[in-house]
Amino acid sequence: MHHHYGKRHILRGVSLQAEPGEVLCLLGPSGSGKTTLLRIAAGIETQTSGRLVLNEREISGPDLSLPPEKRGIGLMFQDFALFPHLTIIDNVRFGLTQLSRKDGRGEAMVALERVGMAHHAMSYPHLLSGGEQQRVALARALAPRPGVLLMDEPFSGLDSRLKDAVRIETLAILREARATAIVVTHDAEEAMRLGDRIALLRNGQLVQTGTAEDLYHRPADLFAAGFFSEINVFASEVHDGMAMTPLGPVKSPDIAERAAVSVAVRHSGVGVVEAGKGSPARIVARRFLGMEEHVTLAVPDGGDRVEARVRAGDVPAGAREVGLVVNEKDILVFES
Ligand SMILES: Nc1ncnc2c1ncn2[C@@H]1O[C@H](COP(=O)(O)OP(=O)(O)OP(=O)(O)O)[C@@H](O)[C@H]1O
Repeated sequence: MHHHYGKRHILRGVSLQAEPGEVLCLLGPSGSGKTTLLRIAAGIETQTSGRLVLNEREISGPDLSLPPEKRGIGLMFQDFALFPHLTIIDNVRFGLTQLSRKDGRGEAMVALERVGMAHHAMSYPHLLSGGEQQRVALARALAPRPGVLLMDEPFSGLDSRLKDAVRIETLAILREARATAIVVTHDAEEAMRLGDRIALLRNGQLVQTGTAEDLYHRPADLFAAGFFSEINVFASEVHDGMAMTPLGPVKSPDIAERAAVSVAVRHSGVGVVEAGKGSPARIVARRFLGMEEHVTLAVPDGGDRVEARVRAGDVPAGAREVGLVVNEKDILVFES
């Protein structure tokens, strides 16, 4: 699928499939095209070229494009906020116009009960907190029992504690409804918590699709590695199957001799030990983060700084000259 806005090529050859009942997260930085892809799936936008197929039936292509309401897809988009002048139950009933008034009310109440908001049925949106409004929006999207639900940053307005709770509830509801969900997020951790699979986008192109484990442990490139963990990056060259870095030599099998490489080392994979062990380094800054501590270190040769994330208390207060050790699992080598 391709999409242009004017002369700008926004989606470039994206090909993606959500399996029935799965939660697929579209992940990527701002401007990578996630929302555009979701709007095309919803039918709010029509792609420049390419086809959309739902349950083996084409819903959009060169010859036809079903409008959003004929696609049998539930939408939870930020710009589809609740109607302020309607009660909560009427907001949820909004997508149930095919049903009689009585049946519509019944279904709306079932949906509100599922998100724990039935007791607010006669209230109005402005009387609810942000998290409560979000749950009502979820009830409204789920009430027509869509087979597919498209959600754009559904938890972005919530503070972090509420976000966890609403996210867990949402996942439970999606599982119970056996709905297929495509969820847009720019937050890798959220994608890992929520998604059965993750599709990572950059500049309108699909970088990698897979489970959280695939993307974290086997990132396709340096960009994917940096999106899933905080990393140190060292430029190097391969000699005798090894790349030299400020943290010592790193095995670079399957990469051609003399090839330029980027060596990524996760901050969490760098251990700070007593001087004399590991490779020598000097602490230049440290920041206490509760359970963990972020330590910035200088290494003797070269201007590279090394960042480490260690368990708080592991590095004695006042330590200056130290040693660095690296966990091999946290080293990734990419051809530049
Ligand atoms: N209606 C439009 N007209 C022109 N350009 C647009 C339009 N909508 C989006 N764009 C551009 O398309 C690109 C992709 O936007 P999109 O909203 O899909 O990205 P995104 O990954 O969802 O970003 P964010 O996380 O910031 O919402 C951006 O560069 C944006 O400026």
